[in-house]
Amino acid sequence: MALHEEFRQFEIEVGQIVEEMRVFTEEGKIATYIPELRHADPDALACALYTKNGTCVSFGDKDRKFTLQSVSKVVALALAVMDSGEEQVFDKVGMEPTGGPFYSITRLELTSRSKPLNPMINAGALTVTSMIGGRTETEKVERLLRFIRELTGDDTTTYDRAVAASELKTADHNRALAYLLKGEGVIDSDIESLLDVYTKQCALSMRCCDLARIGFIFGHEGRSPETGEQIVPVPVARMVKTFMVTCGMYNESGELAIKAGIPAKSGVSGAILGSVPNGMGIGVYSPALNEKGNSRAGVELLKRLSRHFSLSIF
Ligand SMILES: NC(=O)CC[C@H](N)C(=O)O
Repeated sequence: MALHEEFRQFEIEVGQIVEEMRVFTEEGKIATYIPELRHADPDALACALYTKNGTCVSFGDKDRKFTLQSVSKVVALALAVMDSGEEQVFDKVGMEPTGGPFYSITRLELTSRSKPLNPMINAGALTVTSMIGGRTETEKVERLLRFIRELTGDDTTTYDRAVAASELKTADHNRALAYLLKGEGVIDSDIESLLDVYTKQCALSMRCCDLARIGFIFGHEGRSPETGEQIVPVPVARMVKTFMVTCGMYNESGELAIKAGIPAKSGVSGAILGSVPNGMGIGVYSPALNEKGNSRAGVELLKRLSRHFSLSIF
């Protein structure tokens, strides 16, 4: 088969799988604790694959824009390590998975002696965001925007103001976590400014192809797919993928590692970032969530794609 025919066949197969997975959206529920997320379409499912030859193929509701929510935790982690150094970041945040939910306060007090268990849960992510470079919140947000634009390759990538404002207004649970961490000396920034940066980071908005490109970059040692320029240092890209495997899907990480074996990070918007080492970058969006807070159809889609194309890294 000629190469372009093979690619066409690949596109047909993925397109079919995506449509087959759409039924799972009926079993999920949209997150409503951030009021602005209520407007999402519960039936939506989009998937993009960024392939080796630098092209993005996308399927389903591929033009929908969505916010990253917790997917942004991998972006913030890479940036904080690049800006503040690995030693400083892991002096404050652990590297161990948690069996608990992403918003847990009890784990912080009981299991980890006030050191958040890992950067993929909210306590850890708030701490990590406090270590992004910049003297003021404006500088930190600008730093974040510069970095995300390098990752998406799109100068217009920005955060969704309505979602950021909606979360900031209702973020009392995260506020409580952040104050607790400040009381323990883990965070030393002003908490309101930190929440302002954190909610904008969570509200970074894009389409599934942009997300797939980010997955591709982390999968290819942090290099730009077009120029080969090092956007993320090699050890940082590797570390981020490892956290995605061990903690990226919260307390569903073990099951996804077994059933899909693809480094992945989810968010309550229904976004999932997948990063196959030396392989495809994957961007999925489907806002109906399962009880763990992961995209219901998105999780099924990752498992199915992995089985179909043998994508497991294990
Ligand atoms: N799991 C998530 O996506 C949570 C992100 C959300 N912005 C929060 O902090 O609650």
